[in-house]
Amino acid sequence: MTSSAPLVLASKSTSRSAMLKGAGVPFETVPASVDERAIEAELGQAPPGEVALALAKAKALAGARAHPQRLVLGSDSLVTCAGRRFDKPASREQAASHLAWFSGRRIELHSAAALARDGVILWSGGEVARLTVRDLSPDFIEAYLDLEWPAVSHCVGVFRIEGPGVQLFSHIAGDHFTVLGMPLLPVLGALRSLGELPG
Ligand SMILES: Nc1nc2c(ncn2[C@H]2C[C@H](O)[C@@H](COP(=O)(O)OP(=O)(O)OP(=O)(O)O)O2)c(=O)[nH]1
Repeated sequence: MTSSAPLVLASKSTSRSAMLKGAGVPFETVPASVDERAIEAELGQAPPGEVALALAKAKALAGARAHPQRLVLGSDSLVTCAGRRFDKPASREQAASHLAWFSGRRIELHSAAALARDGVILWSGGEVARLTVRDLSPDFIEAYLDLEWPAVSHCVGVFRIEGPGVQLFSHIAGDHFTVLGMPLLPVLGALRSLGELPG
């Protein structure tokens, strides 16, 4: 028995709304405002998967507070590479420095999600994808950003895998949706188990 009101997606991410739309999940988008940097600071050196999960839960709970009795989905993605953690780039220069750091290394993209209703986390989960970055010359990075800035200012990892971002990699291990920014398959499984989607 599904609830009458559709799922609330507490995210401004066009990638996440596109995933749910493509999957045929009825939802409405109401971005949640949480202080991600403050939560990250509180968590200090916690493992990256735990940080992404905590942020996803915080977004879901914030959305649930604003929408009583509604099922709310929050999600978060972050990148780690060679011991450093990366959020979305704040400038083209920062994007170039992220890419220079990623060059010739493997990045881990942690994507997490959580479902909440009336202050209770009903489900949460996360996945990691591992992407091997080619050696990127400074000229390539500038030409790539000529193409993809500012579009990739919304993307952790400074790439859209469905676009020219795929040129950055020599190998990708992990689920496509995890790379796009949300572990969609476990989210769909949770929605089914909560009776929000037909089994
Ligand atoms: N289109 C696209 N977006 C990507 C890709 N990889 C990562 N992203 C996006 C998904 C998320 O929007 C963003 C990760 O940043 P956050 O988890 O902080 O989410 P964002 O601030 O976008 O929205 P939210 O906090 O949920 O309101 O990166 C990709 O390959 N393609």
